[in-house]
Amino acid sequence: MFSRIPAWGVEGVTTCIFPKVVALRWPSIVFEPIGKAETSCLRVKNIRGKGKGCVAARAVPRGEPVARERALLVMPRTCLSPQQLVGAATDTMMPNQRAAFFGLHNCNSADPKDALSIISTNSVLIPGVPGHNVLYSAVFETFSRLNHSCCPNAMFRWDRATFSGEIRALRPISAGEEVTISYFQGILEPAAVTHERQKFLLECYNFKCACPVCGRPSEVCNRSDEERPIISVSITDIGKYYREMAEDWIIDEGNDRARLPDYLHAVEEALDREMIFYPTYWINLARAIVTARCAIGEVKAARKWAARAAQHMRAATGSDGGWDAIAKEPEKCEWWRAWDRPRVQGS
Ligand SMILES: C[S@@+](CC[C@H](N)C(=O)[O-])C[C@H]1O[C@@H](n2cnc3c(N)ncnc32)[C@H](O)[C@@H]1O
Repeated sequence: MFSRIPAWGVEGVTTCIFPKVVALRWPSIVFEPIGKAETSCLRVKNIRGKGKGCVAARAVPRGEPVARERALLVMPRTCLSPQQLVGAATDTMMPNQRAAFFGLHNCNSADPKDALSIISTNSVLIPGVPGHNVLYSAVFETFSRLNHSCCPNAMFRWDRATFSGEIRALRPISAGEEVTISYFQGILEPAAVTHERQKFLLECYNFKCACPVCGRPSEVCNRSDEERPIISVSITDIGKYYREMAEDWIIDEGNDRARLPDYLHAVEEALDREMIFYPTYWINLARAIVTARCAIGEVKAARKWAARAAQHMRAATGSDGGWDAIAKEPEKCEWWRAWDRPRVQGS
């Protein structure tokens, strides 16, 4: 049931709990090195009102890695007899890793040896391991010191190729700035309203959030709570129906050129106002803006937004998703000058 994999030596090892059938396959799996020294710029320090936290040692542009790290422990999110399994797994850890694990914050229990409670306070979700596609939890020495914000400047992603975690910037981060992530990870949506966010954080992490979104005056929070559900629906629709939106806008003679770009700009302002940096939302928006700007032949704006889409894509997935090529030559996009086409054909 336990494996310490692989023997990375200087890069650290991860104690894993997974079924025997998975463990047997693992010696044949090769993981890439993580190059930790190159990229890690997180420094753990005390943060007022939050216990420990992490700050960036240097500036990091949007989409770029802030740090990579091997987990101390990786285990299925649900399993039978977790207490025994975790107890035995922590016994097999190397002494420095065991000390790091038991030194982590515990928001649910006063017992410093309560490993399950340490895991529930400090784990992030990862999407399974090779050969076992169920949700797993991972606990880290440094990443588990990252505090929450409802408008986080960074995001956790699991990198299957290196079997390690990665933190990427969701917006430009300055040197010395606290690096924050969202604890909602698939449980609450990024545009969740104030009472939902606060209830979750209090129940699961035992703190009252005072981040820049939650800490606004109550009348601003009330307005925000009315706006957030609308933003959520708009941005999901834009992601799903941007083609239909663009086609209707082009075909309908009653529309003017600015109609779709203006609507998308209003959604952009709403996301900025609400400080929602969630990359999927921005990828949806950027894709629609590139489509609209290409349709009216605005090369500069199309380039800018394709480059922006590439940054958000990198934050979410680690690669540009083909957006860098579009940023270079938006004229090759299928929508290029589509606005003029029906009129030329019809004349
Ligand atoms: C995963 S740990 C983060 C690191 C922790 N601050 C430490 O000292 O190790 C989660 C705990 O950090 C604290 N925390 C996280 N985000 C916070 C925030 N925005 N404000 C206050 N406390 C926060 C809460 O006590 C929470 O239970």
